[in-house]
Amino acid sequence: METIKTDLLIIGAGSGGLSVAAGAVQMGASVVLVERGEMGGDCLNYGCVPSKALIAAAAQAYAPEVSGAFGVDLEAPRVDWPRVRAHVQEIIARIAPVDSQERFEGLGVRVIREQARFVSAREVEAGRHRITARRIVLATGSAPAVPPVPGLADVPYLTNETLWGLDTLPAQLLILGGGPIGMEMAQAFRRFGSQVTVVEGARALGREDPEMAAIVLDHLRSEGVTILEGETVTAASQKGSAIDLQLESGKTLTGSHLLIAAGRRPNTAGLGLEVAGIDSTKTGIKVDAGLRTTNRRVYAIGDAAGGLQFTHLAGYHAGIVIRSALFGLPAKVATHHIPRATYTRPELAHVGLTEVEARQRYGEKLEVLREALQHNDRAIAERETAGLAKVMVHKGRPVGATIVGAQAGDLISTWALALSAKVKISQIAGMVAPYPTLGELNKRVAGSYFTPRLFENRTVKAVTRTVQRLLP
Ligand SMILES: Cc1cc2nc3c(=O)[nH]c(=O)nc-3n(C[C@H](O)[C@H](O)[C@H](O)COP(=O)(O)OP(=O)(O)OC[C@H]3O[C@@H](n4cnc5c(N)ncnc54)[C@H](O)[C@@H]3O)c2cc1C
Ligand SMILES: NC(=O)c1ccc[n+]([C@@H]2O[C@H](COP(=O)([O-])OP(=O)(O)OC[C@H]3O[C@@H](n4cnc5c(N)ncnc54)[C@H](O)[C@@H]3O)[C@@H](O)[C@H]2O)c1
Repeated sequence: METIKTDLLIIGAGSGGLSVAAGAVQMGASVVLVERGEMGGDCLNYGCVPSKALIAAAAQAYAPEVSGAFGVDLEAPRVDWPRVRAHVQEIIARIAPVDSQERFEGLGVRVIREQARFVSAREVEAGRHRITARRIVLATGSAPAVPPVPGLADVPYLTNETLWGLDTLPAQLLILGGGPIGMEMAQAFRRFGSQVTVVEGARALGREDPEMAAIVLDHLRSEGVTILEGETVTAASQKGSAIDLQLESGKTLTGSHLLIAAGRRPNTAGLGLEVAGIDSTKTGIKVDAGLRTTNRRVYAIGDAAGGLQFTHLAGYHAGIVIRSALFGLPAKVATHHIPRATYTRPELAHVGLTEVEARQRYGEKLEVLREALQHNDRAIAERETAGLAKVMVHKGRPVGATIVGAQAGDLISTWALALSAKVKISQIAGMVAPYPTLGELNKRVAGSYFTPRLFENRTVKAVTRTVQRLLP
């Protein structure tokens, strides 16, 4: 057994753990990083990267559906699934060096490729290493949750961990769960030619503003995705190569493949949290506002910490932990400025309070600005006008924004900055955006705050007339 003493021990080399490791080692701390699986974690290997690469391939397959309107006729696509899979793997491989063991060792991090577990409050064992650290960061991520549906454990199902290795394109894909994973994959596989049915127990994209989610869901349905909402799966079974799902409503769905996209559970099993006095629940490791667990020397970040689950959130957590663990500075997590985006086409992006949340908080004093994408010249030229921006404003400052439309995930950054920097709506309205860009949507929706104040205001009109009379 090798004994190692270090300033910082990080468990998990995914989005969160790698960000802490890179920052801490470059600021002079001694860092040990333990990873039991692939460097890069879920995002690189089984999550964001493969899903976005697949969505990009699916957009190519969909091109003939829309190109005719531009006067360009494309032939019906022939989807060569093994090559689509190879494309996804190539994209992972192109990004992988940034997250690689070699890169981190080059930075000076000691990387150990083993499963880690606590043996005492300050010591962790990983393979033949026993590591004592001044501070420990748990960045162990999450895994797909499989709902307790009778028969489900006995049917061959896919998850985000196995989807990318599929031998053939599914003829009929059933998806259990209508969250971001379910809806992104539903559209991608439909565009490749699979018949796709999504079964959602509550509301699809249920975390999102219903009006905005409806724009996405209507579009997906128009592309041929079947989305069943408020439908509970009561049993699953296999008949030959087909999978049947029984629904509470009495319906039976049959598919060639089943993807489970029903939420996540934290990776805490086998970590020995109890030995270290670290409390956790079904949703994640308990942390305070500074991301400290019930063991003051141990932090938990990213998906393992049980809040929002995004790569950029794990990266933000990393910054908080570095501040606190390396410099002993006070650091608290805020979430009001953390954006999210679902990469369906159209995309759906959000930051801050939703309309409902903002109305609850500010009541009559809330103003909701709206601007439809159909008035944006670039969207018109690109024939992608399905979309809407909604901005919630209180006392002249934005408190939330939701955008549906092409590039919504990129457009939301303006509002993420506005919320984190407490920018006034007048500053966004005063920005000069290049014409013609989708980004003008942000300026226009902000400008609409002033429309009634300037253009429907008798005093302004009277002042204008007076000044005009007086001017030489
Ligand atoms: C299909 C899909 C698509 C997604 N798309 C997006 C997206 O577009 N944008 C976005 O922001 N987010 C997306 N996410 C979410 C994103 O992937 C996660 O929020 C992010 O990866 C969390 O980072 P993390 O560091 O907390 O965990 P992870 O990246 O999962 O890393 C945790 C690591 O810890 C390791 N580990 C666990 N236990 C141990 C142990 N005991 N010992 C040693 N190592 C251990 C694991 O092997 C893993 O490598 C997506 C997720 C999925 C599933
Ligand atoms: N674009 C992105 O940023 C992106 C993309 C994919 C995933 N993610 C992250 O990954 C996480 C997991 O995504 P997800 O879509 O698996 O989870 P989710 O929790 O967002 O959605 C799961 C859905 O499954 C439904 N469900 C659960 N059990 C069910 C059952 N028995 N029958 C029918 N429906 C059921 C839930 O009602 C919910 O709507 C998300 O929280 C998200 O943060 C992000």
